[in-house]
Amino acid sequence: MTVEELPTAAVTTRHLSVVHDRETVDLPAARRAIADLLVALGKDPASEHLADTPRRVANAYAELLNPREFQLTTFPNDEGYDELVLAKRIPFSSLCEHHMLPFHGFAHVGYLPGERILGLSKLARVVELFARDLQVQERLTKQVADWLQEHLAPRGVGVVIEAEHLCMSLRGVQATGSRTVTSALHGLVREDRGTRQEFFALTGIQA
Ligand SMILES: Nc1nc2c(ncn2[C@@H]2O[C@H](COP(=O)(O)OP(=O)(O)OP(=O)(O)O)[C@@H](O)[C@H]2O)c(=O)[nH]1
Ligand SMILES: [Zn+2]
Repeated sequence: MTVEELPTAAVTTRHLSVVHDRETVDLPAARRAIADLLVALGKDPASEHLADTPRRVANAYAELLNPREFQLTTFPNDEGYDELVLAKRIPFSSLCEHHMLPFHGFAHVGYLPGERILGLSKLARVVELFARDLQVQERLTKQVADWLQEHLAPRGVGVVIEAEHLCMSLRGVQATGSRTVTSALHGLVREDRGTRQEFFALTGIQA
């Protein structure tokens, strides 16, 4: 029997294309705006050091605001695995939408499988999908949890994000070292007391 003749039931992966409809960055307009900003800040955009800065900054923002697309690869949960799966300390960085300064830290993303399990790297890719945007931490946390609930239909989802906001540490209140912790839970991770406690225990967060 050739590969082509295999019954389709033997194909155990499912690929869903994750298409992102975010608007693309207008690079020439961004370059002009950065040059104007430099002038407004009293800097000389014609100086040798700053001459190429508008291009670099525009490219940097375009990169920071454009997540990579990926395939959501899931597999059948043939063994009936029914305990939590948790990807801990996924590093991420995002831009706070109030100051356009970075906030960065770690995401802990877990789920309680239903009929399908997810390729592990996809838990980190989902974080990146929503982190590469102008964000607030609460929305980022909820978007990751909602997305997994919608696309994977697990029995539960838990997302915890711990982050340092540079707008809070470098400037303003200058609360250096402070971390903001947010969480979003669905299904049994939210409703079942034992599962919820186990999830937070696995993340290392006291709840
Ligand atoms: N809820 C939430 N607030 C955020 C986030 N990132 C930044 N902020 C806050 O957004 C708020 C904006 O408040 P404003 O008073 O308009 O800005 P500001 O004058 O620069 O405030 P200070 O930072 O207190 O100097 C600040 O309190 C920031 O700490 C986030 O992810 N979530
Ligand atoms: Zn901010």
